[in-house]
Amino acid sequence: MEEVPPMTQTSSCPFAPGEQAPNLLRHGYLFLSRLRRKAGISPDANTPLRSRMLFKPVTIVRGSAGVELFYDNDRMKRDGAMPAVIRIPLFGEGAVHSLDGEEHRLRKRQLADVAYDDDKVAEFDALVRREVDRVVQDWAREPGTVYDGAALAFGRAAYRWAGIELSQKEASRRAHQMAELVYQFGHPLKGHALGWINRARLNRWALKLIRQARAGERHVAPGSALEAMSRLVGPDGELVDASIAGIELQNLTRPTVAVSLFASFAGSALVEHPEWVEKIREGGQPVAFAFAQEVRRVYPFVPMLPAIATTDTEIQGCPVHEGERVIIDIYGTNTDPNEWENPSAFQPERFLSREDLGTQEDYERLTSFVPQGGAGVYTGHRCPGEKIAMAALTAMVEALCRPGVVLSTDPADTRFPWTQMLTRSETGMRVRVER
Ligand code: HEM
Repeated sequence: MEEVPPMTQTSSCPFAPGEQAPNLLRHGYLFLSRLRRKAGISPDANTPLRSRMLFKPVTIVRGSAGVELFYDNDRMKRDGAMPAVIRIPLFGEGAVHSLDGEEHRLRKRQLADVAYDDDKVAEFDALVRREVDRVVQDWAREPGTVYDGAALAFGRAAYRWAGIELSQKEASRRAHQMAELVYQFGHPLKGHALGWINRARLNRWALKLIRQARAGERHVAPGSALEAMSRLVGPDGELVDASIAGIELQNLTRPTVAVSLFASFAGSALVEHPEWVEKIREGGQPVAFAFAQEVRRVYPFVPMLPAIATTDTEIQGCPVHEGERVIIDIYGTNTDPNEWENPSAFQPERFLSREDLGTQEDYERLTSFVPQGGAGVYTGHRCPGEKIAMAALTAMVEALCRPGVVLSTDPADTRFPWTQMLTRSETGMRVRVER
């Protein structure tokens, strides 16, 4: 039996007793702030917190110092950190998310060379804008929801961008499956069952695409994600197993569909801060871009991420023992009162007034802005899809501000449960277009 270091309160480190997994399920996005309060930590302090999760000691960190520890490859690893019941349906078995060391660096470079490349992102931008236009035309014929429309538009653009040629009907079906996999996943039982079913279906589909690409039985656009993933190699220089290549192909497309959750939040933000509609019409893309960044900062999506300590270490006087989990509080870092003025207020102007912020890469240098992870894309686990996510979200924000687009102001469209992970409004934000 594994030896577990004693978990008692030390003078330097607040401690919350008891197994916390049930509380996480019960309180969702409110879990970490409640736990901190219970342990007597002031809301303004970034003090780390020790507790127990999944029957093991855990240290919960946040803020710049927390990000620094969490992304230190010499002290943290990912293998074994994320429970399999979440990891496998969400990312796929053998995915880049749980690799470490050289194997991770090599895999990540091959993924980021496609997703993080500015020319490739510009291609995606053109495709997603066309698909968003189509969805707006659909809403003129029949009212819909921002969530569903965005999932379709982003999914269709993602497949075309990745070099996966599909009929409109098939692209819509796959986008729906991917959206369901991500959103339903946080809903215990039914959502999880659906997640596993969709995961199995999508794995079979992606495996077939990779096999066809490798066998030359399918047209594969040069430079596309499909081409890059069909040629994905491991540390031995050999092609990786086709099923792993298929999983990574999904990891370059599925999360784009997930941006639809942020899109529905953007709809809520426009209803609650209607003065931004005019500002975005006047200022265009740069203003919509800042607005979209603020959506990523204050609306809840990824709540936290886990790693495992590979050595005994400490953070701000809190001991962290080798083999223990460390959790970075993503939402708490994005709204850290030490780094953000009026941290919970939705104020896109906070970004517009800064001269050091223009491109997505500028934003990725902000150590307390980690909606898609922190540190470096090539050196660590930071999401390589922020440029793509921002292209999709910005295009949708601009579209929602067009004359004639009417967002519902009903509370069922703007409110969402903070105790549910992942969350969005019950309706997904209803929208219609008046000509
Ligand atoms: C709503 C939009 C998105 C959110 C909230 C999101 C969030 C995240 C987060 C939190 C991580 C983990 C970071 C870490 O472990 O430190 C991650 C990793 C990843 N994301 Fe995203 N992401 C989004 C969109 C995208 C897009 C559009 C792509 C691809 C085009 C993408 C591809 C990936 C990949 C491949 C990884 C694994 C990176 C690694 O482990 O090295 N994501 N994402």
